[in-house]
Amino acid sequence: MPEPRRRNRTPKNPNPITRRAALRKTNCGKISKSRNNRKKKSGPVLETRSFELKEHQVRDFRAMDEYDSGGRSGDKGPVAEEEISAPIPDKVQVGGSPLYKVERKLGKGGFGQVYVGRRTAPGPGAIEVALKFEHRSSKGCNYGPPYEWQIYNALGGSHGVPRVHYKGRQADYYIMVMDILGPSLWDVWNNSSHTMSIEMVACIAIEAISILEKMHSRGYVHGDVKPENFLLGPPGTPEEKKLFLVDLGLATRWRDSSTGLHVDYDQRPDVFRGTVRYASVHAHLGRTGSRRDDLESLAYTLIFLLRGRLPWQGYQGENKGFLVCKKKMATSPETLCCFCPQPFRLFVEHVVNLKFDEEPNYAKYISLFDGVVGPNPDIRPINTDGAQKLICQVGQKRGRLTMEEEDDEQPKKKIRMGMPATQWISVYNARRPMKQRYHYNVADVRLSQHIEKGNEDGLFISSVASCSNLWALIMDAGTGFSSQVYELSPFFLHKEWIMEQWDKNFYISAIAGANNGSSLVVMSKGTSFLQQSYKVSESFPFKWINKKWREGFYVTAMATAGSRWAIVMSRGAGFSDQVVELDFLYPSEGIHRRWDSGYRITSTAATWDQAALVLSVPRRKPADETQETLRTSAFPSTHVKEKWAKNLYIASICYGRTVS
Ligand SMILES: Nc1ncnc2c1ncn2[C@@H]1O[C@H](COP(=O)(O)OP(=O)(O)OP(=O)(O)O)[C@@H](O)[C@H]1O
Repeated sequence: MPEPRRRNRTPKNPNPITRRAALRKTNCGKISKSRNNRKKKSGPVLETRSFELKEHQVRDFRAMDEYDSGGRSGDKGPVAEEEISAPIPDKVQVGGSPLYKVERKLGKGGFGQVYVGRRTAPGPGAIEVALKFEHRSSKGCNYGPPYEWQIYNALGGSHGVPRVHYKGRQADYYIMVMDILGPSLWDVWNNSSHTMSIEMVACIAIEAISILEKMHSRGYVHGDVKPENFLLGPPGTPEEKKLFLVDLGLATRWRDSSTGLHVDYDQRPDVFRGTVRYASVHAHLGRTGSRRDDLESLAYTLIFLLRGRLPWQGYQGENKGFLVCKKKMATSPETLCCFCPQPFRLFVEHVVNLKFDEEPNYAKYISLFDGVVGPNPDIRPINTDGAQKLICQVGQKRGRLTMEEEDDEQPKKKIRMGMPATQWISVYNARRPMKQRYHYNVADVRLSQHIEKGNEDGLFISSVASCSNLWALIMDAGTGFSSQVYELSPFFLHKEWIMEQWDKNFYISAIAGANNGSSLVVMSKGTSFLQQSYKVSESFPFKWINKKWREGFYVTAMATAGSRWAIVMSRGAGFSDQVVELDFLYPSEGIHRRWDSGYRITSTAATWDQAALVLSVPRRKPADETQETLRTSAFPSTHVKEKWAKNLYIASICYGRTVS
């Protein structure tokens, strides 16, 4: 069966670009410059950035339950979907079109049904067309014309996109009259014993890259590249070897139409649009779609056609998306392409390492397949005219026809190695000189003596973490707390004790969880918090965080125990905005982009699989905005001392998934 996909064509705001554009206009933050971003070979990984202020951001609402110092909030059930039972009409005439008789069904997707339409009377234009019907109350319409229509208006008829001749509403259906095409690549693969020749797939690669280049050059990303959405021309016609890309219902703009600038980066881990099997890792993680995502999905499409299977097929159940994404991250390009010719591996390697706003080198990707396809384009199994044209254009533009000089490029840092690693992630903020102390490898029984000694010296606990069931403890003189209590408990988390302390006006100021399920919770007086809520969850609870943001809470502490997460959110946290970066490796690129937009890291936590960093905009701008992060395999004891010498103090620390 073809892979189903999940999407929402009629979100509250159907055009994500409009929302992003609006957001950009409200952001008053200045963009600060990167001061440092280097990776030492054997030493720690250091990243640093100055920080400036940014305004508030609008978010969606989703409900779940939680423990709250000031009460509970209710759940909202899902909205029931309407049954669609209206019959497809026998005849169609829309938007000034001739009258078409509706004949056999060509296909059906999650949103539309496609039929052959035959012109009933002689006249100009095509005799046979494809009619795409979408019921007015379907998910794609929301009682207005399908979002896809707008995209066909912009892209219809451009290279590799079928032309739309007419469109309009007839009774309960929105109907699009378009070029009729032939079988999809999925049909071809399915009808040829689930195999495809290397030359055929290489030709598909070449032509598909040129189709995506054209679509991207017009400012759009497709958003759902997969074998089912590539169609060949109608059999027996001159176009039967020509490739088309259909289904533009998930297309978005990567380039703002008014400013011409790349759309802003964002990550909303609860938003998934696309098809699980072929989606890019970034799409799984809810990152704003950009050109790299189409190319990553194309890479998976090609490997599927070639090998007949992708390593992440077969997962089922509620956390299928999580497991598939984890497997994608853990599969190196070598493993994915182990039975494929080298050009396919190189293509995968290139595209999975693209940055959010990086311009893909389409011509170079096409040239990778030169050696696999026959030299004579006329006898290739797929028409590669579009790719030939692109190569010529690029060659002329650069005053040369070969791409060889490109090989002089600096080798790119490969981030998707498929090699998991766990490390300490420590975050340092510039502060006025103060006393800070750290303890690590602290066994349960020795915890109290360190804390008592620290308290005697006028220090309170500011951060806690755990590695191999041993605690790390940061104490300092600059917390502003007036008193503090803590509990080491075998539970993650110990609800009754926390509620007791809430009653005494203590608020959670730091938490850590150990792999054995125990937790260390620190609660303090003298915080700015007005109300607090926490949630323990089997997966990162972004939906809950999102809901609490809407209620004025911000994440103020996070921890993990094994694969479980605990998130603490507080009212009165002193932030004006907050975002989350979640990844299966240390989300370096996301953090840099957030730093550039004025956020700084305020909480960290990581499981064996994922690292989460919460970044916030403080209401009061600190005097020195420098923030640095370190990733080290051992506790960063010597590094901390070096930081102190520069008046940089640990603000947050955790141990878990990064990448070596
Ligand atoms: N122009 C066309 N000519 C011939 N067949 C077509 C054409 N457009 C679509 N089809 C067939 O109809 C199927 C459904 O079309 P399409 O993917 O556009 O619908 P959808 O409801 O948007 O699908 P999805 O569930 O993937 O969003 C396609 O997979 C294809 O087999």
